[in-house]
Amino acid sequence: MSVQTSQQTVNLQTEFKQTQIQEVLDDLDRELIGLQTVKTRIREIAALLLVDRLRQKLGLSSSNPGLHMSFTGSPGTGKTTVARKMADILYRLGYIKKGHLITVTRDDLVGQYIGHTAPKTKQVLKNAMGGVLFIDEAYYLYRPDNERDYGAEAIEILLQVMENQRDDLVIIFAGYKDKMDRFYTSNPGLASRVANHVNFPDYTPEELLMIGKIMLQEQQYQMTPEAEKVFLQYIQRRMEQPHFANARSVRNALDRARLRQANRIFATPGKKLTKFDLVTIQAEDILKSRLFQ
Ligand SMILES: Nc1ncnc2c1ncn2[C@@H]1O[C@H](COP(=O)(O)OP(=O)(O)OP(=O)(O)O)[C@@H](O)[C@H]1O
Repeated sequence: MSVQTSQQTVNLQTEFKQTQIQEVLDDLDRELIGLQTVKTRIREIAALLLVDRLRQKLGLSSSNPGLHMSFTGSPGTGKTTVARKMADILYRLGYIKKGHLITVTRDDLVGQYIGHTAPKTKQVLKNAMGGVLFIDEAYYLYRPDNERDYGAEAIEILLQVMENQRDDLVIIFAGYKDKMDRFYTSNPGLASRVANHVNFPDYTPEELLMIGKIMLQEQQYQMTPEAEKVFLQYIQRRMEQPHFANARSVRNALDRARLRQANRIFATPGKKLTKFDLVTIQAEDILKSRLFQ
């Protein structure tokens, strides 16, 4: 069938609506602060996959777009959250049958003794079938300093599954950008099967404050304007500390602030409490953090 002579048409808009991809993309836009470049990349990947589906419907050759992906960025930059949305998109487009996400690290795939790795990796792959397997800090699978490392065995098995287009499984490799780049350089076979690269930038302190405010809103809490100012300072100080994990550190800090708020309320038993008292985080709840001592 030649494209020019074909009378058959597909309506892109109708098809797009039917897959309800827009819903997922809108959720992504609404729920996640910042991440403009990530959102654009996800939209582009979704468009490519949709067009491929339409080509197949019209009997055109499918370019068999590679589905496996790489999500790079620091901890807590939203990689897992976006991966979950990606799983949903792949499911709605019919690339995977179940659409669930399984998150693993090296320890879930690699055994400590000879003969343990293959069954472990295969079990994980079995659980992930029909969905997305998210391998966090994927570079730890490869330990060039250790010749007898079983990680290589896990990589071999993953490669076999990735090569087999019929397998109903998409793998996302995730981790710090520089370490992932080195991992791909050392594993060219694997790198050539990862078609889509998405980089997650670190958040600015202002974005992290916004993320924090949304997290509190979801839990029916709020900060006073003074508390917001202090929390921004907290974020700036926390960013300089070891093990800073972007939005995850914000979530943890707010958990502790809520704890201090509860203690503060508890410490004044005689006082009549209003709704405002119960939902409000005051500056002092944040200033009690060790970062201000
Ligand atoms: N842009 C954002 N807006 C709102 N919440 C966010 C945003 N990014 C991350 N979060 C929240 O921060 C937390 C950590 O995000 P997530 O687990 O997706 O990060 P990650 O990059 O996968 O981190 P890790 O690889 O360390 O697990 C989640 O609770 C998520 O909802």
